[in-house]
Amino acid sequence: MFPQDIKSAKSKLDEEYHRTEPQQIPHVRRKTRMRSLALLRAAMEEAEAASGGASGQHVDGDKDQYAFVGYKRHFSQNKLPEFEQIEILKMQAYRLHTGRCLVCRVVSQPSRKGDKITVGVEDGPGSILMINIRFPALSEAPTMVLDTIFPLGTLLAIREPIVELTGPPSPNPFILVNSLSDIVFLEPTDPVLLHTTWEHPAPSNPFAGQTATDWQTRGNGYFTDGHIFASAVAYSKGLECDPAAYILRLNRAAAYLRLECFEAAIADTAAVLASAGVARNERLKAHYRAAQAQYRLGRYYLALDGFKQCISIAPEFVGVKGWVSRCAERIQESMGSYNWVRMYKEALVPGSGLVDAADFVGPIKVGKSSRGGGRGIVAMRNVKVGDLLLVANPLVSAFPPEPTTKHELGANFITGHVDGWPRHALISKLITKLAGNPALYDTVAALYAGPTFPAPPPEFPPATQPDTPYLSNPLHVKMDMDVSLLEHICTYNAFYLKNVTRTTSACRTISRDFLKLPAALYLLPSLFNHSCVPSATWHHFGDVMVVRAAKDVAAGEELTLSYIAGPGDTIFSREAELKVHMAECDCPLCDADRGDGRMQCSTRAMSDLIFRRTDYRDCNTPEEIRVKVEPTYAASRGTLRPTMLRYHHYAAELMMLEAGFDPARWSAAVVEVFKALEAAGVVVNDKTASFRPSDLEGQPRDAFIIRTDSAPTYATELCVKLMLVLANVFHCHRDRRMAGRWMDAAFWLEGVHVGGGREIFCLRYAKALSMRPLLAAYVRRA
Ligand SMILES: C[S@@+](CC[C@H](N)C(=O)[O-])C[C@H]1O[C@@H](n2cnc3c(N)ncnc32)[C@H](O)[C@@H]1O
Repeated sequence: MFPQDIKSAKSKLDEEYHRTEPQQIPHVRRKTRMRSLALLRAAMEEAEAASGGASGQHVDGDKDQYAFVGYKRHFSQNKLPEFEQIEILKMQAYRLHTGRCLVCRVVSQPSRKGDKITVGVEDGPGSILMINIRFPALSEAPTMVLDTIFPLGTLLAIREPIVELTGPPSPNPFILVNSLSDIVFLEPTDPVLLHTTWEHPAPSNPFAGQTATDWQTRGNGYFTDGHIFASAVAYSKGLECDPAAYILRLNRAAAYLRLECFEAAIADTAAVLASAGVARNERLKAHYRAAQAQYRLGRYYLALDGFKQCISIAPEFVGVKGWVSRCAERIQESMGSYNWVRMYKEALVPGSGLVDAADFVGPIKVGKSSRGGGRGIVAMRNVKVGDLLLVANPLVSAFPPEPTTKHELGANFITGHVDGWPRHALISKLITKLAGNPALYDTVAALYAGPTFPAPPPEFPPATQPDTPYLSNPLHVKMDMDVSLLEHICTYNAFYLKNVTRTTSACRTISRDFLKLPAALYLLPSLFNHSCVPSATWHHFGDVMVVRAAKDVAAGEELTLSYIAGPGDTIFSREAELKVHMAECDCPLCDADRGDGRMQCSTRAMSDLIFRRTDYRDCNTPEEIRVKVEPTYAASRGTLRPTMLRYHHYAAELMMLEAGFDPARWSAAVVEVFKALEAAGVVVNDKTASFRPSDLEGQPRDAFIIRTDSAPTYATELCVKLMLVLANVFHCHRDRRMAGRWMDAAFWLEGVHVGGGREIFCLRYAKALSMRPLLAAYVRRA
């Protein structure tokens, strides 16, 4: 899908929603509607059978599937008893039925396409309509699960519905329920139903007459098969039959733990512990589940108490000991002391991406800013370059799926671009997370959502309500959920993940495949404003984000991060990525580029493109590139000249290839590397390029060879590797003093960005260091 396709899809939607004349919904016979609903169901059953399992995907041909992101849709904020009921035939297409609700019941077996569940419903007079419900928690649910959640006869109320029409030739009406809070699952005794009379007899509900024990068995089956949401629904239905059945509550706590509804899990375990006659084993399980939930909420002292309680009940329970030491580690971490090597190794586990680490907030706080949203992050005290500022677990994260699996992409109306699967998946994950953790909603809703939403409150996080709700039944969403707001929040705040276990260094290919980059949404990190030459820098261990200062910052000064995920060599590439955030970036780098002029920048961008697209040996000579690119930078601007970094790096590589045993040619190559480093923003204090055999042992430590009150933030991994190259070249010329100094510089720069000391350095640059085993000696010294 191209940007122009996204634009035209948006204008089509605008046209439909904003047409002024009322549009009658076409009348279709009950039988015909039932037939088309049955066909949808049959298609899903067929796909399920073809995939050989209960969890078969409902695949629609080979085309990529797109969902529209960022179209402002209504969500209801009024209370159900205040609504007037409306019948299907009295509704009009593309009209918001304010203050009305459709009371209906399910008359067809549900089907699913991605996360959209389709059910047929009838109203009192017997008219039938299709309802499409966006239900991310069921995005992989098989028919069996859908039948449990939407059995025939399920009573529903749709708050303030809008009827849409499918495309020609035969436009069929349907209601799209975008926000889960717009659909209310009704009990037969609900007062809303008092005035509803049904023209047709109720379809027979396959679960009528089920007991709490039946639901427990069903729930356990779903749990074992990995249908955790359905198991929580089954346990809840069992509890409706017998509210005193505490085993159901205990099992539901296990399901809530897996669904990451931690407050709900704690509430269920508390209710179990308050019940009479709970056996020892069940009490143990309740404490264990509650402690795990507290742990996942980052309340490590409470978790520790809970695990100790487990030990006092059952000293023989060995599994719990590991949790006690994990709590102790997390408590240590929440004071800023981390075992980075452990985290690095956990991040290496293929496919998991999960790293266990506590959150840590260093010397930073939310302050006022003139940027969009009005807030930013400021230093609370003087901060030194490399200081640890923040470690944050995500609210939600998404890693690229297996290449063979097909997934929905997002046609994003806000950016005008396609969101890759991980970025798009964040929205669904966020909806599910908030439905399960209603107390989080107001905090997330206080993130910046772009200029079309009201400005967020100045304080973050906002003060919590004294009676913050928690989930009791997974089908009863506790707050009015503005899905459009959440889509905007994800678009404006999600980060691409910078995986610490990978380094990017080739000067010709510092680029990334945006569609496949993993993504995550965080709370406090979302408050950082952008600069292309930021004062803070970040990395990810799995999805745990670690932010460090990239320069010395005075108390009260704003700290910024760079939002750029790509190389961002010229104002053009940066503008393309930043367009959604700001009309014009006012950082010194963009100012300098603007000062040079658009023509000069486009010459740079073109040379860069040709350089990166051409095969190494056929490439223009370094001299040709230099002649074109160098004059595009005004002599008066600073040394940071990203495109020149590529040129000097390329030139240095060629010179080294041809240097042979000639020290003069090696010296010339070293000068070229210095220039590359300077072009990346490194200030080199000592540009000695000649070689003097020297020893490291017994030498006093030299002054730092680069400036260390501020670290470059452009192509830093390449800079570290260039410093390693210098160390290697000096080492090979037996100038161990200079080799050691460049090794120190590489180690310092890496420490500023990633931290973690010598071990992480050796792990990240293992390949570069293994080719130069002697250099390991310098690392040890550092
Ligand atoms: C992730 S939010 C940053 C926090 C935000 N200022 C707040 O109050 O929540 C990103 C938004 O901040 C604003 N912003 C960040 N950096 C900016 C900059 N350098 N120039 C202009 N606006 C900026 C833009 O509106 C952007 O979409």
